[in-house]
Amino acid sequence: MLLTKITFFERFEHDILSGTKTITLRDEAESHVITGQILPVSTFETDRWFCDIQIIDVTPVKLTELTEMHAKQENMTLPQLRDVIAEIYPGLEQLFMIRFRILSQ
Ligand SMILES: CC(=O)Nc1ccn([C@H]2C[C@H](O)[C@@H](CO)O2)c(=O)n1
Repeated sequence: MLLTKITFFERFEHDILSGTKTITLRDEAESHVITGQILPVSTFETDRWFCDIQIIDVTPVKLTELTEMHAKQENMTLPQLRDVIAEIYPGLEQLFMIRFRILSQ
C-alpha cells in the first residue's frame, strides 16, 4: 500500500523548506512511495502541513553503506546522520533513501 502522506520531525522543517535537505532515510514500512508521487508533508509532532513534495526515487541502502554524500543531502555530517538514524531506528541495518523535491509550501 502506497503512503498517502509523510511526516518529518519539526527540527528538520527549515532544512527541507530551504532545499538543503533533499533526502530522507526511512525504514521499510515508510518506504512505500514511488517515483513521481506527490505527497503532503506534515510535522510528526502536531501533524501541521508545511509543504508538498514529489518523489524522485527510492533506493535501498544499508546503514554500513552511508557516506558523506548521503550526509550532505541530509545537511548533516556523517556522524550526525549516524546518530540521528540510531536514535530513530535503533538496531536497524536496512534503510531506504527517498529523494524528493519540494513542489509547494
Ligand atoms: C516517524 C518517523 O520515523 N519520522 C521521521 C523519520 C526520519 N526523519 C528524518 C530524520 C533524518 O533527517 C532522516 C533520516 O531518517 O529523516 C524524520 O524527520 N522523521
